[in-house]
Amino acid sequence: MTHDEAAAPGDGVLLRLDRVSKRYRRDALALDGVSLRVAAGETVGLVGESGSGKSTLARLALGLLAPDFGTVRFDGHDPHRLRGTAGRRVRARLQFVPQQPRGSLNPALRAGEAVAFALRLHGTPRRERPDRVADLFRKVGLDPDLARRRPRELSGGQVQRVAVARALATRPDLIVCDEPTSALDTTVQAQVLDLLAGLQERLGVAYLFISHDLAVVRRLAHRVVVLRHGRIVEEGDAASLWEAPRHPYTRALLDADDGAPARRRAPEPPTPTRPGDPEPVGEPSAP
Ligand SMILES: Nc1ncnc2c1ncn2[C@@H]1O[C@H](COP(=O)(O)OP(=O)(O)OP(=O)(O)O)[C@@H](O)[C@H]1O
Repeated sequence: MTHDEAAAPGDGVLLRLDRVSKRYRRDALALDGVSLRVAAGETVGLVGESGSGKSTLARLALGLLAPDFGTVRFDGHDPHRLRGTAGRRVRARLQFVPQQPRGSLNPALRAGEAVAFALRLHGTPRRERPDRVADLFRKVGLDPDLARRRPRELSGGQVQRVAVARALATRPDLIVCDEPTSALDTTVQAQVLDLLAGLQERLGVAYLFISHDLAVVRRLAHRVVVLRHGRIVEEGDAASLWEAPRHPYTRALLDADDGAPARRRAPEPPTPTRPGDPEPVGEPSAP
Protein backbone atom coordinates (compact mmCIF):
# COMPACT_ATOMS: atom_id res chain seq x y z
CA MET A 1 0.00 0.00 0.00
CA THR A 2 1.26 3.42 -0.80
CA HIS A 3 0.78 6.59 1.12
CA ASP A 4 0.93 9.72 -0.95
CA GLU A 5 2.41 12.66 0.89
CA ALA A 6 0.71 14.97 -1.60
CA ALA A 7 -2.66 13.76 -0.34
CA ALA A 8 -2.01 15.88 2.77
CA PRO A 9 -3.82 13.83 5.40
CA GLY A 10 -5.52 16.14 7.85
CA ASP A 11 -6.83 18.60 5.26
CA GLY A 12 -10.24 16.98 5.51
CA VAL A 13 -10.18 15.65 1.95
CA LEU A 14 -11.20 11.99 1.85
CA LEU A 15 -11.25 11.30 -1.85
CA ARG A 16 -8.89 12.96 -4.26
CA LEU A 17 -8.65 12.39 -8.01
CA ASP A 18 -5.87 14.26 -9.78
CA ARG A 19 -5.82 14.59 -13.59
CA VAL A 20 -7.28 11.13 -14.01
CA SER A 21 -7.70 9.65 -17.50
CA LYS A 22 -9.13 6.29 -18.45
CA ARG A 23 -9.62 4.63 -21.83
CA TYR A 24 -11.32 1.28 -22.44
CA ARG A 25 -9.37 -0.56 -25.11
CA ARG A 26 -9.02 1.72 -28.13
CA ASP A 27 -12.21 3.66 -27.60
CA ALA A 28 -12.31 7.38 -26.97
CA LEU A 29 -11.24 8.47 -23.50
CA ALA A 30 -13.98 7.65 -20.98
CA LEU A 31 -12.35 10.14 -18.58
CA ASP A 32 -9.96 12.85 -19.66
CA GLY A 33 -7.90 14.67 -17.03
CA VAL A 34 -10.51 14.76 -14.27
CA SER A 35 -9.66 16.21 -10.85
CA LEU A 36 -12.15 16.02 -8.00
CA ARG A 37 -12.22 16.21 -4.19
CA VAL A 38 -14.69 14.93 -1.64
CA ALA A 39 -14.18 16.19 1.91
CA ALA A 40 -15.28 14.45 5.11
CA GLY A 41 -19.00 14.88 5.73
CA GLU A 42 -19.83 16.52 2.41
CA THR A 43 -21.88 15.40 -0.57
CA VAL A 44 -20.48 15.94 -4.02
CA GLY A 45 -22.99 15.39 -6.79
CA LEU A 46 -21.64 14.11 -10.08
CA VAL A 47 -23.98 14.70 -13.00
CA GLY A 48 -23.83 14.14 -16.71
CA GLU A 49 -25.77 12.40 -19.42
CA SER A 50 -25.41 8.73 -20.26
CA GLY A 51 -21.88 7.87 -21.37
CA SER A 52 -20.29 10.98 -19.83
CA GLY A 53 -18.04 8.81 -17.62
CA LYS A 54 -19.85 8.86 -14.25
CA SER A 55 -19.69 5.11 -13.58
CA THR A 56 -16.09 4.97 -14.75
CA LEU A 57 -15.25 7.63 -12.18
CA ALA A 58 -17.14 5.65 -9.51
CA ARG A 59 -15.21 2.48 -10.36
CA LEU A 60 -11.91 4.37 -10.18
CA ALA A 61 -12.86 5.92 -6.83
CA LEU A 62 -13.70 2.48 -5.45
CA GLY A 63 -10.48 0.98 -6.76
CA LEU A 64 -12.30 -1.41 -9.11
CA LEU A 65 -10.35 0.12 -12.00
CA ALA A 66 -6.90 1.71 -12.17
CA PRO A 67 -6.44 4.99 -14.05
CA ASP A 68 -4.23 5.10 -17.16
CA PHE A 69 -2.93 8.48 -16.06
CA GLY A 70 -3.29 10.51 -12.90
CA THR A 71 -3.85 9.42 -9.32
CA VAL A 72 -6.77 8.37 -7.16
CA ARG A 73 -6.38 8.53 -3.39
CA PHE A 74 -8.76 7.67 -0.60
CA ASP A 75 -7.40 9.15 2.63
CA GLY A 76 -3.94 8.98 1.08
CA HIS A 77 -4.24 5.38 -0.13
CA ASP A 78 -4.52 4.10 -3.69
CA PRO A 79 -7.88 2.27 -3.54
CA HIS A 80 -6.80 -0.05 -6.38
CA ARG A 81 -3.90 -1.33 -4.31
CA LEU A 82 -5.45 -2.05 -0.94
CA ARG A 83 -4.17 -5.42 0.25
CA GLY A 84 -4.03 -7.44 3.44
CA THR A 85 -5.47 -6.59 6.82
CA ALA A 86 -4.45 -2.94 6.72
CA GLY A 87 -5.98 -2.62 3.23
CA ARG A 88 -9.23 -4.19 4.46
CA ARG A 89 -9.42 -1.65 7.23
CA VAL A 90 -9.12 1.22 4.76
CA ARG A 91 -11.57 -0.41 2.34
CA ALA A 92 -14.14 -0.73 5.11
CA ARG A 93 -14.30 3.05 5.21
CA LEU A 94 -15.10 3.32 1.49
CA GLN A 95 -18.42 1.79 0.51
CA PHE A 96 -20.79 1.57 -2.44
CA VAL A 97 -24.53 1.76 -2.98
CA PRO A 98 -25.40 0.65 -6.51
CA GLN A 99 -28.23 1.55 -8.83
CA GLN A 100 -29.70 -1.95 -8.89
CA PRO A 101 -29.34 -3.25 -5.34
CA ARG A 102 -31.48 -6.28 -6.16
CA GLY A 103 -28.75 -7.37 -8.56
CA SER A 104 -26.04 -6.82 -5.95
CA LEU A 105 -27.79 -8.79 -3.20
CA ASN A 106 -27.51 -12.56 -3.35
CA PRO A 107 -31.11 -13.74 -3.97
CA ALA A 108 -30.49 -16.85 -1.86
CA LEU A 109 -29.45 -14.90 1.22
CA ARG A 110 -31.89 -13.31 3.65
CA ALA A 111 -31.55 -9.54 3.89
CA GLY A 112 -30.09 -9.82 7.40
CA GLU A 113 -27.53 -12.35 6.22
CA ALA A 114 -26.34 -9.95 3.52
CA VAL A 115 -25.71 -7.29 6.17
CA ALA A 116 -24.19 -9.84 8.59
CA PHE A 117 -21.85 -10.96 5.81
CA ALA A 118 -20.48 -7.42 5.49
CA LEU A 119 -20.04 -7.32 9.28
CA ARG A 120 -18.20 -10.65 9.19
CA LEU A 121 -15.85 -9.51 6.44
CA HIS A 122 -14.87 -6.60 8.60
CA GLY A 123 -14.28 -8.58 11.77
CA THR A 124 -17.44 -8.16 13.85
CA PRO A 125 -17.58 -11.21 16.15
CA ARG A 126 -20.40 -13.63 15.36
CA ARG A 127 -22.21 -13.13 18.69
CA GLU A 128 -22.45 -9.36 18.09
CA ARG A 129 -23.78 -9.61 14.55
CA PRO A 130 -27.54 -10.14 15.22
CA ASP A 131 -27.74 -7.02 17.39
CA ARG A 132 -25.71 -5.00 14.91
CA VAL A 133 -27.94 -6.16 12.03
CA ALA A 134 -31.07 -5.14 13.94
CA ASP A 135 -29.47 -1.81 14.80
CA LEU A 136 -28.52 -1.18 11.15
CA PHE A 137 -32.03 -2.08 9.99
CA ARG A 138 -33.47 0.46 12.42
CA LYS A 139 -30.93 3.07 11.27
CA VAL A 140 -32.23 2.79 7.71
CA GLY A 141 -35.86 2.84 8.80
CA LEU A 142 -36.57 -0.87 8.37
CA ASP A 143 -38.31 -3.15 10.84
CA PRO A 144 -35.61 -5.61 11.99
CA ASP A 145 -38.10 -8.44 11.35
CA LEU A 146 -37.55 -7.82 7.63
CA ALA A 147 -34.02 -9.25 8.08
CA ARG A 148 -35.59 -12.69 7.62
CA ARG A 149 -36.89 -11.87 4.14
CA ARG A 150 -35.13 -12.63 0.89
CA PRO A 151 -34.63 -9.75 -1.60
CA ARG A 152 -37.54 -10.90 -3.79
CA GLU A 153 -39.85 -10.58 -0.75
CA LEU A 154 -38.98 -6.90 -0.30
CA SER A 155 -40.07 -3.79 -2.22
CA GLY A 156 -37.56 -1.84 -4.33
CA GLY A 157 -37.27 0.85 -1.67
CA GLN A 158 -36.76 -1.71 1.08
CA VAL A 159 -34.06 -3.46 -0.93
CA GLN A 160 -32.31 -0.14 -1.44
CA ARG A 161 -32.46 0.46 2.34
CA VAL A 162 -30.87 -2.97 2.89
CA ALA A 163 -28.09 -1.93 0.47
CA VAL A 164 -27.58 1.24 2.52
CA ALA A 165 -27.54 -0.80 5.77
CA ARG A 166 -24.95 -3.12 4.25
CA ALA A 167 -22.81 -0.14 3.22
CA LEU A 168 -23.11 1.32 6.73
CA ALA A 169 -22.11 -1.97 8.38
CA THR A 170 -18.42 -1.10 8.24
CA ARG A 171 -18.87 2.47 9.53
CA PRO A 172 -17.71 4.10 6.29
CA ASP A 173 -16.43 7.65 5.93
CA LEU A 174 -17.44 7.79 2.25
CA ILE A 175 -20.19 6.06 0.30
CA VAL A 176 -20.16 6.17 -3.48
CA CYS A 177 -23.80 6.14 -4.58
CA ASP A 178 -24.22 5.37 -8.28
CA GLU A 179 -27.75 6.40 -9.34
CA PRO A 180 -29.11 4.97 -6.07
CA THR A 181 -32.66 6.14 -6.63
CA SER A 182 -33.13 6.03 -10.39
CA ALA A 183 -34.82 2.61 -10.31
CA LEU A 184 -37.38 3.81 -7.72
CA ASP A 185 -40.65 5.66 -8.17
CA THR A 186 -40.75 9.31 -7.14
CA THR A 187 -42.20 8.90 -3.63
CA VAL A 188 -39.82 6.11 -2.66
CA GLN A 189 -36.98 8.06 -4.29
CA ALA A 190 -37.71 11.02 -2.00
CA GLN A 191 -37.78 8.73 1.07
CA VAL A 192 -34.39 7.22 0.22
CA LEU A 193 -32.89 10.69 -0.39
CA ASP A 194 -34.24 11.85 2.99
CA LEU A 195 -32.75 8.75 4.58
CA LEU A 196 -29.32 9.47 3.07
CA ALA A 197 -29.49 13.12 4.19
CA GLY A 198 -30.51 12.09 7.73
CA LEU A 199 -27.71 9.52 7.95
CA GLN A 200 -25.21 12.17 6.92
CA GLU A 201 -26.46 14.47 9.68
CA ARG A 202 -26.26 11.77 12.32
CA LEU A 203 -23.13 9.90 11.21
CA GLY A 204 -21.16 12.51 9.27
CA VAL A 205 -20.68 10.19 6.30
CA ALA A 206 -19.62 11.77 2.98
CA TYR A 207 -21.22 10.86 -0.35
CA LEU A 208 -20.07 10.92 -3.93
CA PHE A 209 -23.56 10.98 -5.35
CA ILE A 210 -23.88 10.12 -9.02
CA SER A 211 -26.99 10.83 -11.02
CA HIS A 212 -28.14 11.97 -14.43
CA ASP A 213 -30.96 13.83 -12.66
CA LEU A 214 -30.01 17.30 -11.42
CA ALA A 215 -33.18 17.64 -9.33
CA VAL A 216 -32.13 14.56 -7.33
CA VAL A 217 -28.57 15.80 -6.98
CA ARG A 218 -29.69 19.22 -5.84
CA ARG A 219 -31.61 17.67 -3.00
CA LEU A 220 -28.48 16.23 -1.40
CA ALA A 221 -25.34 17.78 -2.83
CA HIS A 222 -23.30 20.59 -1.30
CA ARG A 223 -21.18 20.79 -4.45
CA VAL A 224 -21.92 19.65 -7.97
CA VAL A 225 -19.52 18.51 -10.67
CA VAL A 226 -20.81 18.35 -14.25
CA LEU A 227 -19.21 15.79 -16.51
CA ARG A 228 -19.45 15.75 -20.28
CA HIS A 229 -17.60 13.40 -22.64
CA GLY A 230 -15.23 12.49 -19.82
CA ARG A 231 -14.35 16.08 -18.88
CA ILE A 232 -15.52 18.38 -16.13
CA VAL A 233 -17.28 21.30 -17.78
CA GLU A 234 -18.51 23.03 -14.63
CA GLU A 235 -18.38 22.69 -10.89
CA GLY A 236 -19.53 24.76 -7.99
CA ASP A 237 -21.72 24.91 -4.95
CA ALA A 238 -25.10 23.41 -5.61
CA ALA A 239 -27.19 26.56 -5.09
CA SER A 240 -25.14 28.81 -7.42
CA LEU A 241 -24.89 26.20 -10.11
CA TRP A 242 -28.63 25.76 -9.94
CA GLU A 243 -29.41 29.47 -10.05
CA ALA A 244 -26.75 30.58 -12.51
CA PRO A 245 -25.24 27.76 -14.54
CA ARG A 246 -22.29 29.01 -16.59
CA HIS A 247 -21.83 26.24 -19.12
CA PRO A 248 -24.41 25.70 -21.88
CA TYR A 249 -24.30 21.96 -21.21
CA THR A 250 -25.30 22.52 -17.58
CA ARG A 251 -28.12 24.80 -18.72
CA ALA A 252 -29.25 22.13 -21.14
CA LEU A 253 -29.24 19.53 -18.34
CA LEU A 254 -31.26 21.88 -16.15
CA ASP A 255 -33.76 22.56 -18.87
CA ALA A 256 -34.02 18.93 -19.95
CA ASP A 257 -37.04 16.81 -19.14
CA ASP A 258 -39.65 17.61 -21.75
CA GLY A 259 -38.38 21.13 -22.12
CA ALA A 260 -39.82 22.16 -18.75
CA PRO A 261 -37.38 24.19 -16.66
CA ALA A 262 -36.13 21.61 -14.17
CA ARG A 263 -35.36 24.32 -11.63
CA ARG A 264 -39.01 25.04 -11.03
CA ARG A 265 -39.79 21.41 -10.53
CA ALA A 266 -37.02 20.72 -8.05
CA PRO A 267 -38.17 19.12 -4.81
CA GLU A 268 -37.50 21.06 -1.63
CA PRO A 269 -34.31 20.15 0.22
CA PRO A 270 -34.95 17.83 3.16
CA THR A 271 -35.83 19.28 6.55
CA PRO A 272 -32.81 18.88 8.81
CA THR A 273 -33.18 16.14 11.40
CA ARG A 274 -33.14 17.38 14.98
CA PRO A 275 -31.72 15.41 17.86
CA GLY A 276 -34.52 13.38 19.39
CA ASP A 277 -36.48 13.11 16.15
CA PRO A 278 -37.74 9.60 15.51
CA GLU A 279 -35.78 7.36 13.18
CA PRO A 280 -36.86 7.73 9.54
CA VAL A 281 -39.85 5.59 8.80
CA GLY A 282 -39.51 3.03 6.03
CA GLU A 283 -42.13 2.15 3.53
CA PRO A 284 -44.93 0.10 4.99
CA SER A 285 -43.57 -3.36 5.63
CA ALA A 286 -45.67 -5.15 3.05
CA PRO A 287 -46.10 -8.85 3.71
N1 LIG B 1 -16.36 -1.91 -19.73
C1 LIG B 1 -16.32 -1.04 -20.74
N2 LIG B 1 -15.72 -1.35 -21.91
C2 LIG B 1 -15.66 -0.48 -22.94
N3 LIG B 1 -16.19 0.77 -22.89
C3 LIG B 1 -16.80 1.13 -21.75
C4 LIG B 1 -16.91 0.25 -20.62
N4 LIG B 1 -17.59 0.91 -19.63
C5 LIG B 1 -17.88 2.13 -20.13
N5 LIG B 1 -17.42 2.27 -21.38
C6 LIG B 1 -17.51 3.48 -22.22
O1 LIG B 1 -16.95 4.57 -21.51
C7 LIG B 1 -17.72 5.74 -21.65
C8 LIG B 1 -18.21 6.23 -20.30
O2 LIG B 1 -19.11 5.26 -19.77
P1 LIG B 1 -19.69 5.33 -18.28
O3 LIG B 1 -20.46 4.06 -18.05
O4 LIG B 1 -18.60 5.66 -17.35
O5 LIG B 1 -20.68 6.57 -18.42
P2 LIG B 1 -21.94 6.96 -17.51
O6 LIG B 1 -21.96 8.43 -17.48
O7 LIG B 1 -21.88 6.24 -16.22
O8 LIG B 1 -23.15 6.43 -18.37
P3 LIG B 1 -24.53 5.78 -17.84
O9 LIG B 1 -25.24 6.87 -17.10
O10 LIG B 1 -25.22 5.37 -19.10
O11 LIG B 1 -24.16 4.61 -16.97
C9 LIG B 1 -18.85 5.38 -22.60
O12 LIG B 1 -18.47 5.76 -23.90
C10 LIG B 1 -18.94 3.88 -22.50
O13 LIG B 1 -19.42 3.31 -23.69
